[in-house]
Amino acid sequence: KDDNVLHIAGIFPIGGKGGWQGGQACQPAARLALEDVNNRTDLLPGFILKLHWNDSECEPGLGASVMYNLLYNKPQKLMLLAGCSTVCTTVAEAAKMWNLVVLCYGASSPALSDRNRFPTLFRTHPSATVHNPTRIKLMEKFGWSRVAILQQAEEVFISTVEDLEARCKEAGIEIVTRQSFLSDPTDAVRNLRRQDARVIVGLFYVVAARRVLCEVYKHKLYGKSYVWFFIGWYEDDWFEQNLEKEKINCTREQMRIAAEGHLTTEALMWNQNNQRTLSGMTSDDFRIRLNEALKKENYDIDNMRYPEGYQEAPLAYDAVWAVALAFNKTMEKLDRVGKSLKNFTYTDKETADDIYSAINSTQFLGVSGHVAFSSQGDRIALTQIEQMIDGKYVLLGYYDTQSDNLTWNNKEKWIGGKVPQDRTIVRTVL
Ligand SMILES: CC1(C)CO[C@@H](CC(=O)O)CN1
Repeated sequence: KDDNVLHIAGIFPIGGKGGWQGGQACQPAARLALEDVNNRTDLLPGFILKLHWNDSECEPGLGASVMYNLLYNKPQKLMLLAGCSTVCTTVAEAAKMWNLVVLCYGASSPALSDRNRFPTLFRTHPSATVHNPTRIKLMEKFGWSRVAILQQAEEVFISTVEDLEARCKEAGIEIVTRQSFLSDPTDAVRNLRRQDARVIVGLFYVVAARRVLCEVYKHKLYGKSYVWFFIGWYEDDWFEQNLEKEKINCTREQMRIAAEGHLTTEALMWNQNNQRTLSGMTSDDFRIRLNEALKKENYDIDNMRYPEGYQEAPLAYDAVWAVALAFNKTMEKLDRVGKSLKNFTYTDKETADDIYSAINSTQFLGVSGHVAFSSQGDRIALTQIEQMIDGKYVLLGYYDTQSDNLTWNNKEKWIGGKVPQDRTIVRTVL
């Protein structure tokens, strides 16, 4: 019987080549969450949540046609889950025409923080700008007020740098140069040396990062007088991978030398303490259940053969919980006026507003940490800071932007035995 089912639509990037195929782990994670919320008698009593989904291959065009088919085929859907920045941009821009809330579990583009373009968008995946307050905090901690920026010319990094520049200005940190490149960083890296850049924030995808690192080695922009900020969500041994395949003309040893000492920032996606979350699981419990689910999909987890999106899986799991909690709140409200979500149609703006305000005020401890949304629908998240020490990433601490609280382990190690300077110190002996 269908009259006790609440239907939601999901778009997951699974196949294809370009972008991020994170649906491979995020769809199984969403399925686990559906199982869990439907087993809760205190959530949506008398109803079950059902997910109808398809693969976008992280292609906005395919994502749009998948959305169209999900919305125009019965049964009526109540909201949309989506991944990939490009697909979320397309889907969230259109969803307002159907009065649908869109919850993105895998979209980092800062452009999505825009209530004018995306009035019904929420994200459990933080914007890439979440790194910036952490970068500023570290610059202030180590006394760096003269920095450089090296970025790949991709939309996500362009808008992240704009946010970083604004925050540097606010903090009185001078940006001596901002170099960007499409795919070959040679000239950009050379220009960094010309400008005597010492503290450099690098924003690029991992393939470009390897090319940058080899150029850094060749131009000697590494060692005790330099500090690099890299993105923290590359694989742990990213600087040693695919060197032949990508024609990187540096040896592993040279890459290790150039990489030694760099700092990384990344959004925290797995809750760190061993607290029980709303689901009753700790994030370690969730990891065990996710691994079991992925083994059933023939991923060789025991040999560390993880699907793409494993890191973001808690974001998809928590997105379904956020929907269930918001629907639960909405159902109670509608019940008081004799209405139900079952009667929702794409022209029912009133109920859509109820769902919107319910999700807007939803907060809970999820497996990805505290889940809460800003007024732009952005995920509020902690960031994690690491440093490459002797070829391995060492956890240096966490930063909570909301409370401006830096938890620091005092594990940092500088090649010259002291904090590198942000400029050449000219000492005049009088
Ligand atoms: C941290 C990362 C890899 C950033 O890109 C996200 C995908 C996207 O923004 O399209 C997924 N998570």
